[in-house]
Amino acid sequence: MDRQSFFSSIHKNLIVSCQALEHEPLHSSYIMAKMAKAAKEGGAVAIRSNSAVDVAAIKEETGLPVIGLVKRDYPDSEIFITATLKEVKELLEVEPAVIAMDATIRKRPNGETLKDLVQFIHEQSDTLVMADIATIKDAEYAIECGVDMISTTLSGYTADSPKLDGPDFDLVEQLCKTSPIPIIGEGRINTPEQARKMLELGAWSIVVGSAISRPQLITKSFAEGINAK
Ligand SMILES: CC(=O)N[C@H](C=O)[C@@H](O)[C@H](O)[C@H](O)COP(=O)(O)O
Repeated sequence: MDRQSFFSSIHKNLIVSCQALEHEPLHSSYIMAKMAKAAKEGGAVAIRSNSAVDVAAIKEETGLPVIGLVKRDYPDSEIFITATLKEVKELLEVEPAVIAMDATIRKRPNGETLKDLVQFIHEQSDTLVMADIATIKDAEYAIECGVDMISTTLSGYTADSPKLDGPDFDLVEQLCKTSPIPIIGEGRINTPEQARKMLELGAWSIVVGSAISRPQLITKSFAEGINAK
């Protein structure tokens, strides 16, 4: 899928994140592919997913564009979403439409740099780069490094971003006023109303994850909700 088709297909539409890590009950490429199929039936136009095997399974099952990432911990860095060239190469093998990667200003493992990784992806493939950021400063840095779109994935998960219960609407609003590239609203979007507000603030598209694809968290919200005063 070329750049223009991808951006027009996701414009003001819903992307669903279908991820289950090893410690989660639904960890399985088969299950994530079925989850993605369900998301497609419900109206998702693209899927965000973790690991090359899940990306391949979801592409095969749904035919939708997939935003792939690899979560892996490194001892010398806080960065864990597509941190190094190793994860980039794993993903390129399965040809995702987009690779999502941590694009915060934090130090990467092995002294690698965002700019080099973005350049490698663009030189080797037609795959686009989604920059997962937490602050305006991160977004400015990511744009300098040549990324194709910005997502607010990491707001609330880094030392220098606010810890909010809900989505970071202010960050999206500010980014949309100045960014030359599309802004994707992502992180703790838990209701259709919050999703619509993101789009009204100028987000090009939105990613919803846990509220759709993590049933253990959905169940918890009900279990806790019925006992709340
Ligand atoms: C911080 C981090 O690791 N976020 C991950 C990024 O890929 C996913 O676990 C989230 O589910 C995704 O960002 C969607 O967000 P939410 O599940 O809140 O709708």
